[in-house]
Amino acid sequence: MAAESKSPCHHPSNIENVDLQNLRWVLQGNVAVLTGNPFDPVVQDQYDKVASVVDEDCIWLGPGLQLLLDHVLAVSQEGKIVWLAPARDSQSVLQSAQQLQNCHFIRLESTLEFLCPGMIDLHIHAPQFSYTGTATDLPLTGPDGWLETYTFPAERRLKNNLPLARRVYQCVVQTTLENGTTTAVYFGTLHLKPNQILVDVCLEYGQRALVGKVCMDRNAPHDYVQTLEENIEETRELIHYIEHHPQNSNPLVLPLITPRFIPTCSPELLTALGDIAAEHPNCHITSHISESIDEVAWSKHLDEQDHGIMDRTDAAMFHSHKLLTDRCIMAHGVHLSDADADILMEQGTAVAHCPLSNFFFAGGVFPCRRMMQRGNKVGLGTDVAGGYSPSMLQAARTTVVASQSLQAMHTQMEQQPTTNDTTESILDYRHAFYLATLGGAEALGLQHQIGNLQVGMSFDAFILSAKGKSNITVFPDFDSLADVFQKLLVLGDDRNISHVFVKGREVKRQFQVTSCSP
Ligand SMILES: Nc1nc2[nH]cnc2c(=O)[nH]1
Ligand SMILES: [Zn+2]
Repeated sequence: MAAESKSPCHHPSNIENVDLQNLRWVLQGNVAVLTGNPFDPVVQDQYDKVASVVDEDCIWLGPGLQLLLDHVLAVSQEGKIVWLAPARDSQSVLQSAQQLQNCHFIRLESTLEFLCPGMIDLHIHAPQFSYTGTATDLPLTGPDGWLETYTFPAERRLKNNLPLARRVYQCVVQTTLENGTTTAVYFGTLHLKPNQILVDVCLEYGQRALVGKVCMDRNAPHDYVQTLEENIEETRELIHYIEHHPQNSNPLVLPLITPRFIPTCSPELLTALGDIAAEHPNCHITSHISESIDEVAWSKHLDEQDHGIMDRTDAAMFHSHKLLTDRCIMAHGVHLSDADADILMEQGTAVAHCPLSNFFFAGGVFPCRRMMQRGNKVGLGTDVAGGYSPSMLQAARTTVVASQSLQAMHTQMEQQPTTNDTTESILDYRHAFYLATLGGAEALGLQHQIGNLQVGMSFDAFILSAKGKSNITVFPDFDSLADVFQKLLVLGDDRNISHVFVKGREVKRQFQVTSCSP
């Protein structure tokens, strides 16, 4: 028997396919789900057709985003979503939940809580968590810049202090989990051992992650640099460590090839990393691309010295080393040209938009909406510690602020906005929610597994709640459900994230540590 719906709000669940004796979680309440990229014409067309149809089971918030009302979602012991349907069609699932000993039932408050897909941080530097909230005063590069002054010393000191590495990594993993980040793309440090600890901590705490050994063989301090051979060997060793880790058989942690950025990698190192990527076609790649005015100029200067080539962009250089693939996520991209964006699109490479750190380093604003509209893959990153906040809700709302400031810049310069209707060039909280969830999953090529709540996907999720003490005040006499959801996304913080799940495991409220003392 299938639970039929009047509108294509959700795929019907088939009860015959559900093993009712094998449930781990059953949740009842409102569920935020995505139907796709809000700029996909098919998704927009679907919205135009069905959004105005009266349906007691769902509210459309915009193209690609809907709230399923009073639904039941069930999760198997293995952590997969096996059922999602209106509560009135879910009696047998609800009964099983009551009868089973090791199945937990959670009833969400119908006017104040929402089950949401877990958020995906496409760009975060785990070792930099130790100084996040400081170091907001310097430009990125240069002898007295941010990297030399703050970053390299903070990363280097983990090499000979593995207990400190463990402590920093426990704190970053715990903090991001508490903020609803169920998947993180982590830059580690140069050296193998601390990176292995980061992998161990992600597995222990249950965060889905991609972990990369940062590669640098030039333009780095003499005591925080490796030879070409060391970079290659330790990259291979970390991939092997992740792929053969005894606790990682159905992998939660994936490997990552990680040239830091063009200026710190010789052409030989980039070639060798491209070769490793070709040997491991499933392995993801990440780096920084066209991030700031000074970085872009430095990359070009080095390329002229290395190859005598004038005016080649970061994208063209990465591409020449076979480092742009459909498993690649490039951070920032503020200064990408249209031709660069075309190369990324052709290769299936995604951009991790890091709006907060861009305000500090980039000297420009990433044209996020334009990139999405032209069909480039985009998701969001916190870029801790260039971005001071580890919260993906913060990254989402800064996306909106960045979009507004780009629009304001156009107006101030009396340029034509990108379309005739000025509001059309702005991203709002709904676009940002897509970018923080499904957009990130699509960027990683993992959209069939994570980034949404659908039968067959992994239960990576969080409960967004306006129940406790927080910055959010709900006025029940006039706030609609859509208003409450928007307040939570625009004003919410970790107090509004009551539960977090990764692969069906509850990962919030498990650890009591709130300070990072030894
Ligand atoms: N934001 C940022 N940009 C970089 N470019 C090279 N390294 C870094 C880094 O650690 N952070
Ligand atoms: Zn970064």
